Amino acid sequence: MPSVKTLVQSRDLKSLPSDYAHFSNSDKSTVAGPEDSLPVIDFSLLSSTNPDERAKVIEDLRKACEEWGFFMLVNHGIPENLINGLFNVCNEFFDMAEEEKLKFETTNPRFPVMVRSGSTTCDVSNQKVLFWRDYLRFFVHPEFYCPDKPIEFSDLVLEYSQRTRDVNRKLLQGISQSLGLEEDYIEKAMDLKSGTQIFAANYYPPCPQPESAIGIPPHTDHGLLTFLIQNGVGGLEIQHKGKWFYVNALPNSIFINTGDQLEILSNGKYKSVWHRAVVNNKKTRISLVIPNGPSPDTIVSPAAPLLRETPAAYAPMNYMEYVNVQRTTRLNEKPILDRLKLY
Ligand SMILES: O=C(O)CCC(=O)C(=O)O
Ligand SMILES: [Fe+2]
Repeated sequence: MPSVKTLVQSRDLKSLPSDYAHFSNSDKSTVAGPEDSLPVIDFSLLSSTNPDERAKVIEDLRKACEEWGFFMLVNHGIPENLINGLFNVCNEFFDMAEEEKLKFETTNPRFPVMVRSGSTTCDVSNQKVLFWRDYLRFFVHPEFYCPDKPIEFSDLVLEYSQRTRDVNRKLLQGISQSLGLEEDYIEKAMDLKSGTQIFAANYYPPCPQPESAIGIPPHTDHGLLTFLIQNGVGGLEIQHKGKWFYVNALPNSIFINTGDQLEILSNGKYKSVWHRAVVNNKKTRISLVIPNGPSPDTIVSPAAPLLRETPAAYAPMNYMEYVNVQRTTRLNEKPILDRLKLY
């Protein structure tokens, strides 16, 4: 199947090919107003030696996870030139000849490096619908993979993955404390030393009828925390209190959202957030996404110390099994997370 990029370049597209016309994408989004301002977390405060500052940022994390499942991280210390380098190299990757990229094309999710375009799914009436995006995805931890071209790719991704893993560990320490758990509870219970980390690049070319297409339909992420940066072009929307919010990035911020394993571990206190990617008719959007999860073999269950007064709300499940079931679940089927709910 040609990539969406090729489709856009090869024809003077005036209207959306019917395969890409999505089911009711009509529920419009809102831009968050002052009464619903998006949570911002200052990462540097997590290293503060001032106990009041630390207590405040932990309380901010609790509120962000409990009320939104989403926040913008500022002062995270990841250099801007590393981030710019990553966007450049990803652009170069998507600019490579179709045959080069096709070397990585596979539908096997266990394949360590995978390129796909217009991923297929099913809508409620069982029609195939394609997403308006090309993507590249590979595992970077516990084992590191990366396409061998462009040549700078692997150094940049290696550095970014190490740095985001450090930030992820520190955030999860704060989140542990915000749940009333020991600071290192989550990293131990989720075996973060061998934690799963994926690098994904989503490439959304300009779309002739953006309101009828979808970049990625509504979903929750399977892991603990997902990190997302974008090339200055918006498109991420998150669900909050039943409404869709289009999120505008603060300069040099990273979007962080909570995933299903954090919902299970927190026994439902921190729900994984529903989100989607919309497309536009002007500019190519690239989002670089790092989902961080437990180690592949971890059996994830609600944290024991949280079950003193409340019964477990989720059945335990092996993380990789969870990922595989989620990947093969159709849009019109009950999500795997719901199937694990005990009441
Ligand atoms: O590109 C985006 O804004 C959303 C990407 C996303 O949700 C994902 O890759 O899981
Ligand atoms: Fe996602």
